[in-house]
Amino acid sequence: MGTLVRVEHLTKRYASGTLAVDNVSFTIEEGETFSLLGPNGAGKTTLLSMLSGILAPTSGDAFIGEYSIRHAPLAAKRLIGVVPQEIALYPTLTARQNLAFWGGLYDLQGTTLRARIEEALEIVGLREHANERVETFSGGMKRRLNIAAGLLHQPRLLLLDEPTVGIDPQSRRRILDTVKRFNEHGMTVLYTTHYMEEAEELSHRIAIMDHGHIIALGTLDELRQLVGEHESIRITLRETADEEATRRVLAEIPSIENATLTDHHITALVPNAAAALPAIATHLSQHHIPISAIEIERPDLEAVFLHLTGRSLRD
Ligand SMILES: Nc1ncnc2c1ncn2[C@@H]1O[C@H](COP(=O)(O)OP(=O)(O)OP(=O)(O)O)[C@@H](O)[C@H]1O
Repeated sequence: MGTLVRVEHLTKRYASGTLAVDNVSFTIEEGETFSLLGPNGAGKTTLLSMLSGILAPTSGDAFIGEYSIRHAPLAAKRLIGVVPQEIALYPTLTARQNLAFWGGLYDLQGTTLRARIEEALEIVGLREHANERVETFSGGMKRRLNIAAGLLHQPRLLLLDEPTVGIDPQSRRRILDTVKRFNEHGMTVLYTTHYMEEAEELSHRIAIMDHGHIIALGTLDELRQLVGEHESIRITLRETADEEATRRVLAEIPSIENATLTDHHITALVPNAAAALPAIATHLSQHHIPISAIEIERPDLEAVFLHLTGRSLRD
């Protein structure tokens, strides 16, 4: 065991002038599942694209094993499997034929290729659909096949870019379980997501990204500690609640230091939840804002992001 990925001052400025990744440094240990968590536009895809050799960095460097992505890009790439956001499959070919095509690109042939295809299909749970054409697959099945393609050459590092966006809950569950199992096979995973629940469930460590920067990095417990002595109150509003009016009312409640409202859920950070709760409930009810549930929670990553930025991950 040792360090597999070293990212050093990696920076990308697009020709448009956008500084998408700004002087980012971190390491990933062999066998670790490391998540990059951040809202849309934080720079996650840009960072992954540099690591996988699709985009050239503006400055800085990264090392996969001993290989620099700038100076030994081919050697670095051989250690990486990439599962991009965009599905890259031939719809008229079967699952097995698609994998044979991808395996060919990695110079796999014959019995080795056949064995790797079966193994990859097994890992993502698609063996019984191996001979079906991809055009008949659901979005989730296509995504799983894409993951299988990234596994064929047995990479040491798997890069997964928001692999559960826009797919059904069953496939999502399956993908999360698959990623968890990768560790048992000694695979190192870099996983990007804007879903805090996924980062919490999968990761050994999490880097929170915002506006091209890593604003916090650590285990879930270490990140929770950043919220300090604050407690997190989660209030679920009824569907009929007016969100604009709720925002105005929240801003008037003195005990709330920070609050976000998304999809009828309020997350509020307060110094003492038990003391603050009655006043918050009274205030909302006086302004006719209907509540369906209130819970006091341990700070989650949403609360950490709120504490650090004053915004919601999903804003
Ligand atoms: N090809 C490009 N040219 C110019 N700007 C770009 C390009 N690709 C991305 N950007 C900008 O760079 C920033 C980071 O985008 P990026 O896609 O890396 O973020 P992200 O965290 O992956 O978000 P998403 O979840 O939406 O993919 C955004 O401001 C985006 O608009």
